[in-house]
Amino acid sequence: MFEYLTAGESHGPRLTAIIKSLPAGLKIELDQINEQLYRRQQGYGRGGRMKIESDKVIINSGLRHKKTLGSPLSMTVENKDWQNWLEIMAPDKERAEAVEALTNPRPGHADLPGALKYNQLDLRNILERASARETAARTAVGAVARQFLNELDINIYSHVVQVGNIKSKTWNQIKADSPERFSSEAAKEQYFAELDKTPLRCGDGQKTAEMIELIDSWKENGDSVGGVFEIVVSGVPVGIGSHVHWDLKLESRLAAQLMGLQAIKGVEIGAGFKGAAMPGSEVHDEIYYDKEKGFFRSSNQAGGIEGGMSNGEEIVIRLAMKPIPTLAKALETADLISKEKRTAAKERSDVCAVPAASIVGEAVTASVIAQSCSSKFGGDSMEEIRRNYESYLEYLSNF
Ligand SMILES: Cc1cc2nc3c(=O)[nH]c(=O)nc-3n(C[C@H](O)[C@H](O)[C@H](O)COP(=O)(O)O)c2cc1C
Ligand SMILES: C=C(O[C@@H]1CC(C(=O)O)=C[C@@H](OP(=O)(O)O)[C@H]1O)C(=O)O
Repeated sequence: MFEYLTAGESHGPRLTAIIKSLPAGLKIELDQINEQLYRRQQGYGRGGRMKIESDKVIINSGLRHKKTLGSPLSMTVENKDWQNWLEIMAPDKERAEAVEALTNPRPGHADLPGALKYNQLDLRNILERASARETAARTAVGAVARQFLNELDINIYSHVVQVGNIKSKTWNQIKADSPERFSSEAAKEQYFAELDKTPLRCGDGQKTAEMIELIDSWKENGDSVGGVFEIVVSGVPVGIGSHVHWDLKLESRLAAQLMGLQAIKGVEIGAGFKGAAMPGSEVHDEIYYDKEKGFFRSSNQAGGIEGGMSNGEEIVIRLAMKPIPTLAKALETADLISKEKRTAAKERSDVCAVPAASIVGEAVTASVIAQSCSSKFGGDSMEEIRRNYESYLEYLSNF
């Protein structure tokens, strides 16, 4: 369940997402999908396209009276920009004389490998689908998964912890500063909700000012900016995912699907690369037992996953986003046809999209956790899943 497909080109008529199967009886609020689509469009450093689009979901199948039917849920998001690309992107007309081919591939984009692989002489035939416009469809899918996870009291948050070379505190560091502050879910929810009102989704005002300065000055030089964001999943019960096969491991599923997000070049779970330099005694989270809480840890270097399974602590994932490939100060390239030296294509572009990527990261994470939860709790209807979920929690509390 929660397996899905997306389709659509960046400047075509619309994006489509189909979630192949869902439990029946899951309540879906369209407003909540639209809220996630809105969040994805925000953030300092985005380009002109976001002024054109105002993404809204249309449900085409699988939902009746706000409840899923268990049948494929099909959704579309219109590309408003399509109206400006009718000739260039026409699906049903021969190519017009006026439609010029793009032949100067951008280093860092899909242009060149895609053109060679698919035997294309116009880079647009590659970049249209490679474009991160597609992430609007994945955000809609994730917004459905999130509504399912909310039924199981699972929440997904994110924040930006690095823009260019400016770093702010990670979630573990923020919590270590004031351990009592985030003891309730409501406090976490409020902290992360406030970030949506900030320009870069970073909780440190001083660092945000420095990050904005960096984006402005790199932009002025015709350059682009990458960064790092963190995803925090709370409320996942112990035992989601499995150690028995590599492809069932929760971290392998998260890493694969999150690396499938445009421009993501690194993924860490918990202490990640830092942990490699530390002694085991400082990395592994000691195990305690309390009658109320059951088994628990006083630290979370594992990032909530051991042996491919959730261990009941928060799941903490960090993702590195490379700088945007389209540069105003275009890099050198070689023409696809003449093979002569050229400068790379300069399409209108984002300069920094780390905050937007963090929202898509939440959505992709929601889909993965929903896939793994529905396989753990089974069932064709929400009632059945809820029964299985509650009886599992009861079993754990009596263990
Ligand atoms: C939210 C988001 C917005 C992006 N915006 C742009 C953009 O405006 N211009 C650009 O060249 N690349 C942009 N990218 C990155 C490219 O889509 C990506 O680098 C390209 O598809 C090549 O794939 P790869 O980086 O995963 O190898 C964006 C990525 C994301 C996640
Ligand atoms: C459209 C979106 O992102 C786009 C991702 C993108 C790329 O090459 O990945 C290039 C830009 O598209 P355009 O060339 O139309 O300005 C971004 O705006 C979006 O996020 O909705």
